Amino acid sequence: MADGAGRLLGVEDVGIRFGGVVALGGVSLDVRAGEIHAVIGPNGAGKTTLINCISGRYVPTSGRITLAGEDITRLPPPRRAELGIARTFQNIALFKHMTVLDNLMLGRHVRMRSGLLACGLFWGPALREEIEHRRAVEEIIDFLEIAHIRKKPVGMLPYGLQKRVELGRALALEPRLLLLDEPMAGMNTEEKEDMVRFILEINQERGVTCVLVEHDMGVVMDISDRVSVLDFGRLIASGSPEEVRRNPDVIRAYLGDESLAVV
Ligand SMILES: Nc1ncnc2c1ncn2[C@@H]1O[C@H](COP(=O)(O)OP(=O)(O)OP(=O)(O)O)[C@@H](O)[C@H]1O
Repeated sequence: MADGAGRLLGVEDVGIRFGGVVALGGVSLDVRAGEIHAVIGPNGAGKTTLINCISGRYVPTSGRITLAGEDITRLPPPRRAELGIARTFQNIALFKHMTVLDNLMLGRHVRMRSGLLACGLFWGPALREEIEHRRAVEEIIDFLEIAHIRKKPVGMLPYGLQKRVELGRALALEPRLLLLDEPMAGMNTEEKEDMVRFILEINQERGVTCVLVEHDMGVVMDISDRVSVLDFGRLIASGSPEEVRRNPDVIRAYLGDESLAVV
């Protein structure tokens, strides 16, 4: 669902500072329902801070954030998760000693009526609910092609697979808005190709709107519907990948940065 203008997420003049550092200085952008919207920019531009403001980890000092027209600026992260906002982290955030399956079940807790404890104890209606949630999680495991590692502790898995499990944990929430913070970071070419395929399927077949923060410009230009560019906490460009690639301000911001040269 979106607001009247087809907008799922609205970021309106959002600002946040840390001491003397202006991490975001009045950023506005729209994410339309159904799109993959990339947020790019040089290191320290404010991309992760923006994701943190959308997910509720940070509350901006000024401005407003809306989801399908509803003001969520001051809602705590669990409430935003209930509304369908899920995220992955730049540095993987999973319970490393727990299995893949259990991490995904935890990712589902906001969808559980009986609560994790009751589900685990198999009490009456909670049993039915437990079965339903397990089925949903198993479907995600199959989709992400991680059935062979479902009983493995996450900490034992190679980095690329841990990133995939983290994506699974976010999917378990059944999001309508998925915030992906550098999902390709540290991956080899084959792992990146898999991740791209999964993101495209999540977007196109599951209808999940995605905000993608990513340094791999080849991937960004290939899969994004629209791109917003941050530099020193300010939005300097927004448009189709082609428009952004040719924008003089973007070229200037990336001057000397190899990442845009590959595009
Ligand atoms: N919790 C915090 N405390 C203090 N400063 C912070 C905090 N979070 C972010 N910053 C600062 O805000 C600015 C933007 O950081 P942010 O991590 O959002 O950039 P980024 O675009 O995601 O960078 P990168 O591409 O390197 O991950 C930086 O100067 C950073 O040091």
